[in-house]
Amino acid sequence: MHRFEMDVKAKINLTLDVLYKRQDGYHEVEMIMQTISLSDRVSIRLLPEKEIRILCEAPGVPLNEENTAYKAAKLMMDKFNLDAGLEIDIKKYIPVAAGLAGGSADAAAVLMGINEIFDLKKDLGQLMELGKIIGADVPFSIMGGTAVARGIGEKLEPLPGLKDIVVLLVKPPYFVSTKEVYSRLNVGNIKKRPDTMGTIDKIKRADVRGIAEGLCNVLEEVTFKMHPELERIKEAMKERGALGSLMSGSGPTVYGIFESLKDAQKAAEKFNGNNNTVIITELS
Ligand SMILES: C[C@@](CO)(OP(=O)(O)O)[C@H](O)COP(=O)(O)OP(=O)(O)OC[C@H]1O[C@@H](n2ccc(N)nc2=O)[C@H](O)[C@@H]1O
Ligand SMILES: Nc1ncnc2c1ncn2[C@@H]1O[C@H](COP(=O)(O)OP(=O)(O)O)[C@@H](O)[C@H]1O
Repeated sequence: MHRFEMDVKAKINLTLDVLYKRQDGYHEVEMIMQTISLSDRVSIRLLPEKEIRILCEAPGVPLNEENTAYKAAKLMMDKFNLDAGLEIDIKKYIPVAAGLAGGSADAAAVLMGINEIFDLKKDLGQLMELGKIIGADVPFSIMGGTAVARGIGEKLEPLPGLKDIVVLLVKPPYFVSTKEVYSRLNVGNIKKRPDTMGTIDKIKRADVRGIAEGLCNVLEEVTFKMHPELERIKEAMKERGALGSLMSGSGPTVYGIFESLKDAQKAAEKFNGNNNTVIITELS
């Protein structure tokens, strides 16, 4: 096989709790992750000369060794002594630095793609182990679906999948650095934590209203302080009929869960303008 192409999904966090700061500087988390239909398209083709070439037109995405797709390719080539050149073309639809794990998704696609192109026969568990070296969210991007993530985000326990539930995403026109948000969090002074076990129970019962009511992310108080209008977006989602609303990951994307596509479309009108990126998608 000389070419590989895949659509790789973004995620949202249904809950996000931070338990403590670890010796290595990372934070021990407990969060419920969920893939959504919104995807990047990643294409890989072989080149005659040994090099890694990244093509991507989206602003804010590095084209050098800082790109998560580059890191994934380099890791695979070094680990499995692959003597080849690769061109990786990333069509970005997932907003960048948005709390939706777009960079992790691209890395996941490259790990899976190189596994296919070179017929390495590594299973998903082995690819997830490698993914962790690139970033905390990469193992989940490989696995997808609905899952509880612990450790730094890499210890995953799958849950029954939630599907076809409509989600409205609103991303204001600025980037948020995950590293900065974690570094500003005071773990000893978190005001409201999610009921993770309660939400797991509701997921097992497919209780969408209960899940929407239990949405909670401890990083909101950090990012909301940096960008107070995010809290207003969250409130406006609920006023506009969302069953529940939350910031995803470290932000700044705020999402709402809606009962129907029509409800989401009606609410979306409110957020157009202000240079917001507004996307209707679904749990997947
Ligand atoms: C907050 C979350 C929630 O899903 O998502 P995003 O907002 O990035 O989408 C994740 O925990 C982000 O995962 P990811 O973005 O893959 O993190 P990494 O690249 O590994 O780490 C970026 C930086 O965040 C901090 N970090 C990350 C994960 C973690 N459990 N503790 C941390 O303290 C570290 O300072 C690290 O240097
Ligand atoms: N393939 C990629 N896609 C998006 N961002 C990337 C990629 N590679 C590296 N980056 C860098 O990673 C940062 C975080 O991006 P992203 O993964 O989209 O957000 P988040 O960590 O909030 O989920 C960006 O600011 C960008 O500089």
